Amino acid sequence: MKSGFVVPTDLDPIERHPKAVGPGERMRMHNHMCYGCGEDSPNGLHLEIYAGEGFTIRASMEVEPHFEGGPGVLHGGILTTAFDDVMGMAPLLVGPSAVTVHLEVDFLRPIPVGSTLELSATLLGRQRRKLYTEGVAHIGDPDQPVAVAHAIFVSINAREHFAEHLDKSQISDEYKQRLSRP
Ligand SMILES: CCCCCCCC/C=C\CCCCCCCC(=O)SCCNC(=O)CCNC(=O)[C@H](O)C(C)(C)COP(=O)(O)OP(=O)(O)OC[C@H]1O[C@@H](n2cnc3c(N)ncnc32)[C@H](O)[C@@H]1OP(=O)(O)O
Repeated sequence: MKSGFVVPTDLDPIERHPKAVGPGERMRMHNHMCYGCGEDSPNGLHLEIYAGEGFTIRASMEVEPHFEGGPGVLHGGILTTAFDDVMGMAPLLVGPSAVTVHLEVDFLRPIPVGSTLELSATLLGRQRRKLYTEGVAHIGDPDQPVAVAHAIFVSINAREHFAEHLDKSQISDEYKQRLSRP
């Protein structure tokens, strides 16, 4: 597939976390106000994201008219957002919360408004805190991808990482309550 991203050849092997969501089950929402997958995000993409076999994740997305970028086709930034969210779930299969440090997308074909976009992500391996993922999108024929993405996520301690920003969340009270629990 057309991509200049170089996946390191010396990635460490990974193991599914014993408490990871099972294949076919819906991934737990990390934040119900998330623009990508939060069910309460007022203008979000409302992606429903599922664990697949092995180290894979999948989701479908209807390409709504208001996602238009070029005439009649999906905006590239919306596709990138969807990849970020779907690929961002992959690290959870092996355990840690992780945030995006690098994301690149190869746009292979225009994606018409009205199509159903099938997104998948695979966790390829890790190198210290870095988790390497690959994403693929198609609109019917899995052998004809419309876009390919590569991303690096870095594992974090979520409590510490988000601590100073929680009061800006739309649900800051809920987070403050969660943080006050031991
Ligand atoms: C009570 C609270 C509960 C909350 C619960 C919610 C948990 C939810 C968690 C997860 C949800 C999953 C779903 C998410 C979906 C959407 C994902 C997003 O959109 S995330 C938003 C955008 N991303 C950011 O805002 C990151 C901003 N960046 C940072 O904050 C820092 O860079 C951070 C903390 C990630 C790393 O900084 P350092 O100082 O800890 O570590 P250093 O040493 O710089 O990096 C570690 C390794 O990563 C490499 N690295 C860093 N940046 C890189 C880059 N741009 N490209 C390549 N490698 C990079 C470095 O070279 C290093 O690698 P070497 O081990 O030394 O080889």
